[in-house]
Amino acid sequence: MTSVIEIADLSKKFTVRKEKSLKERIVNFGRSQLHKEEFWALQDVSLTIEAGTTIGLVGHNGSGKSTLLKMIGGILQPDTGSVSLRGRLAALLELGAGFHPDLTGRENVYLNASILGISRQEIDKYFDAIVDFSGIEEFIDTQVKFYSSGMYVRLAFAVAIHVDPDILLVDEVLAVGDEPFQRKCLERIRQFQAEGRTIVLVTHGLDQVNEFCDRAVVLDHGRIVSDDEPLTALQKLRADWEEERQEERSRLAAEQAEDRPELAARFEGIALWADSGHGGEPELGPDEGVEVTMQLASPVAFDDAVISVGVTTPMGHPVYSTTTTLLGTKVFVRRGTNKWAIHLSAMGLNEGDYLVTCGIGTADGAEVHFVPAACRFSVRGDGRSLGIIRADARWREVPLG
Ligand SMILES: Nc1ncnc2c1ncn2[C@@H]1O[C@H](COP(=O)(O)OP(=O)(O)OP(=O)(O)O)[C@@H](O)[C@H]1O
Repeated sequence: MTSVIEIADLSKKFTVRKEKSLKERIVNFGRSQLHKEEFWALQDVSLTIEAGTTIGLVGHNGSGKSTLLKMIGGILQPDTGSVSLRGRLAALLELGAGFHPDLTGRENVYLNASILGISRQEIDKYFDAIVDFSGIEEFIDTQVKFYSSGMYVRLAFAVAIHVDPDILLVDEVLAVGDEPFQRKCLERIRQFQAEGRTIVLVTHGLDQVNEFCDRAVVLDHGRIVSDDEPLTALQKLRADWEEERQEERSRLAAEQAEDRPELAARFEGIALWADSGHGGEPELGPDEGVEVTMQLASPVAFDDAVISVGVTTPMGHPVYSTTTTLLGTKVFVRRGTNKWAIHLSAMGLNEGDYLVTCGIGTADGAEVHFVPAACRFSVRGDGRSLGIIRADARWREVPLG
């Protein structure tokens, strides 16, 4: 495969001005109250993107996704490293980038296209289609500074897809459009993929990445921490986020330890056994159930515990859940080690991989410990259907009359 984007050892440094501390102000008496601080928004990023692939850039707020996209788009220059591109590029970056606020929509379409190296005659040919796709004909002769953010994105997207780009860069902006427009854009992105164009997408919509991308690149503090097929990369990202959430919970529990020592209880072992007797990550037959065993260590005894058990897809979408409250069971937690088991009979799941979640909380709603991917199992299928649940489908022709 030929690569269309080659990023080598790319780094970008920003200088931010910060308020000085009181001590610094006294020492620097009379001078500015601000001091400059440099920080690296991107560090040593290397990435090769092949022609015809769709890449999702994901990660925390501030992890460097937009900075990387802007550097691919040539809007920001690197401090070290390089970006090289093959082919015509169209970019939909953050709101405000790309259009001149004092010009009308019409003037901006021509300006934008000419920046991309497209002749006036060519744009004349596409102009009606651009306006038509954007759906903002009424406002095409209004200055874009009076546009709503959705109108702005509609026009920008319409231009980007009509200039025949080989590479399309899309920042989170699509989320600003209303649902019908988002759907229209996603359809167009699908068409672009079918035509073998390359797309780099920055988004917080992890489902979108899983659905549309061939590859997901996870950034953290300006560095690539994962670059894999979407499901694997996103599972790792979710697991990292969950770990951070648990650390935060443990910190809070430690703070509240004196008043609520039960919040420090932790699951120490959760295991899954198929009815066939297989443990680990078993493959279940269509009519097979599972038993989940869980061990909990608690520093104190408490009697108002609620335990939840759920099944999710690998992307975390719930397909089943129950709690001891729903089951009409009271859970008493002993000081020290506790062990329980729950049996789930055949769940009617279709072929695929599934995760088991386990959680414990108190009756007043406080979360004690939640494990999002406590165990895994897969279900064997017969290849006769898609989706999460299984149905016994029979086809017949209905006689007329
Ligand atoms: N022009 C700039 N001057 C100073 N700092 C900047 C500038 N642009 C971005 N940054 C900083 O660089 C870091 C990375 O920003 P970036 O916008 O690339 O993150 P992001 O991953 O796209 O975040 P989000 O998900 O919130 O959009 C942030 O800490 C941000 O504050």
